[in-house]
Amino acid sequence: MKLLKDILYKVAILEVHGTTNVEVSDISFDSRSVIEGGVYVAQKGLKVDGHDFIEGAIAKGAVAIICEDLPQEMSTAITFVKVKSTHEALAFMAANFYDNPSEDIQLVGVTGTNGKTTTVTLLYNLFKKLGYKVGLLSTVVNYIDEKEVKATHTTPDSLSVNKLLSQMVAAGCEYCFMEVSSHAVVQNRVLGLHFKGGVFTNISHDHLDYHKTFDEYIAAKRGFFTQLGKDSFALSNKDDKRAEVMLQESKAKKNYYAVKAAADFKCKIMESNFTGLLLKIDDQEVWCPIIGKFNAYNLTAVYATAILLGQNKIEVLTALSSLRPVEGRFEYIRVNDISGIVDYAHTPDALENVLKTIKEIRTGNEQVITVVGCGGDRDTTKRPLMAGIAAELSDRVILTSDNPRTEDPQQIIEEMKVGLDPVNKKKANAITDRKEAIRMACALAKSGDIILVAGKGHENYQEINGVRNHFDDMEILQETLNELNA
Ligand SMILES: CC(=O)N[C@H]1[C@@H](OP(=O)(O)OP(=O)(O)OC[C@H]2O[C@@H](n3ccc(=O)[nH]c3=O)[C@H](O)[C@@H]2O)O[C@H](CO)[C@@H](O)[C@@H]1O[C@H](C)C(=O)N[C@@H](C)C(=O)N[C@H](CCC(=O)O)C(=O)O
Ligand SMILES: Nc1ncnc2c1ncn2[C@@H]1O[C@H](COP(=O)(O)OP(=O)(O)OP(=O)(O)O)[C@@H](O)[C@H]1O
Ligand SMILES: N[C@H](CCC[C@H](N)C(=O)O)C(=O)O
Ligand SMILES: [Mg+2]
Repeated sequence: MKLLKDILYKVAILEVHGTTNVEVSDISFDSRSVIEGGVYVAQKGLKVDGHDFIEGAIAKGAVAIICEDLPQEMSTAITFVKVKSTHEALAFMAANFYDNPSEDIQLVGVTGTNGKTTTVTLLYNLFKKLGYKVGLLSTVVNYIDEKEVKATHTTPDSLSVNKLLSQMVAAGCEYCFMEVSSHAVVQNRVLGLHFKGGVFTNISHDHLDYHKTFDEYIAAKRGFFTQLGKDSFALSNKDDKRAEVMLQESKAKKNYYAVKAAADFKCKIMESNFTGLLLKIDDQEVWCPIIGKFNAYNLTAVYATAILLGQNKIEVLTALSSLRPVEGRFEYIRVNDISGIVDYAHTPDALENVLKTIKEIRTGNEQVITVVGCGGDRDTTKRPLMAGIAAELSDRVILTSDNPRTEDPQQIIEEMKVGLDPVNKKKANAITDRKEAIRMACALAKSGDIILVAGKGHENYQEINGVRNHFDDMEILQETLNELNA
């Protein structure tokens, strides 16, 4: 048990009503999960205002309420603390409650529009191969050493992050690699954490539903590097236009990696094909069974991070050559001379990279057939862009549903179609049912052709109106190609 006054350390307090000398059993920012003796932190959200649930939290046994607006009537039996920001307060309280676990583990955060999951997962696997106990926080899954914990967000809320980090410390993990999303920076999910390093992959069009402008999105990502201290390193992709802007306000030691520009960590792509990449990193050739030129960036970022964390160059390069691809990222199968690729490309930039990669590494003039959709309740401006890119860089494109969530899938497809010029329109079909769309792509494919199913990668569900039904792109692709081959 901890005292409220101790977990409020570093919180910008405006007013206190009652005593902070009270023991607290738990912290919660959801009134529904408050337990007897717990503290409820009321947050103003995008959908509802947590202040409206203070009564409910008290009824469940809260002994203290942390809020931005004090209620009209305050029971004298419990403590009310008015703070400047409850999102900020939660982050500091969580760190204090779990004994600042980020101080006891080498924590590295990776941010950027694309490549975060790939980079942190490769780092997790690499450090395990180097003999360490490691933690992972990613879009796909969280790991406390070998123990799997379901991931609900790319970056969990500050309470969950600190809890997971404390479990990693208790399990003896020496390193943790985590994704830092732009939402997480804005919502203070990583505030107060001690990062040993921060990595920037790239920035392009995404999440403009949330951040409104591209400048605001850049500022959100930059905020992560501004948070890093003098004892940390920052590693940025020199080939990205925003490489330096990202680190502008950072006190961390700055390092750059690149494939094109001159940089501290330099990679040259010697060969790229459907079995992997032959790279020259720091003048050493290394073969990696991971497909796609964009992965040369991820692999170089992984290498540089390992070196900046003090690892041995040759040991790192050796381990790098035995890393497996990440689930749902350029996953490749071949059935009866037809190639199938499942990739999580759900942004215009990622889709363009994947399609360009496919065109670069195909051996002849095989047709590329792309199946793609866009998620509902997400950035609508990427819809026409993604359809345009898919059609421009494919021979045939089938527009379909992704996760429609609460939107009408047909309407999403209509918004995608706006991005097709008259030539591209001729290459496009629309089939709302994603399974049927994949089946049609398979039926159209002739020997040698390449089918790309983009947007859902590792996801094993399709979300329609709040219900997640089992859905697996690779399962359907494999099944259909096998059927046609039988
Ligand atoms: C847009 C967004 O980021 N929303 C996040 C935000 O929700 P919100 O502000 O809308 O919260 P709200 O529903 O209005 O509720 C306000 C407050 O009232 C509380 N409440 C609510 C109801 C109740 O009965 N009692 C109660 O106490 C809630 O717990 C909350 O504290 O705060 C919640 C709690 O931390 C998050 O779960 C939620 O993520 C939603 C589910 C989400 O979909 N987020 C996505 C967009 C996201 O975060 N994505 C990023 C990046 C993805 C990537 O590119 O990889 C990620 O990191 O995953
Ligand atoms: N370094 C990169 N540059 C450009 N595109 C990339 C890069 N790495 C991966 N991609 C593409 O982006 C897709 C998503 O990759 P990944 O899951 O690693 O990114 P992410 O940043 O974690 O995405 P999310 O924000 O959804 O969590 C991949 O399937 C691939 O198409
Ligand atoms: N982390 C991203 C993933 C998008 C994946 C795509 N399949 C979709 O559902 O839109 C998001 O939540 O915006
Ligand atoms: Mg991710």
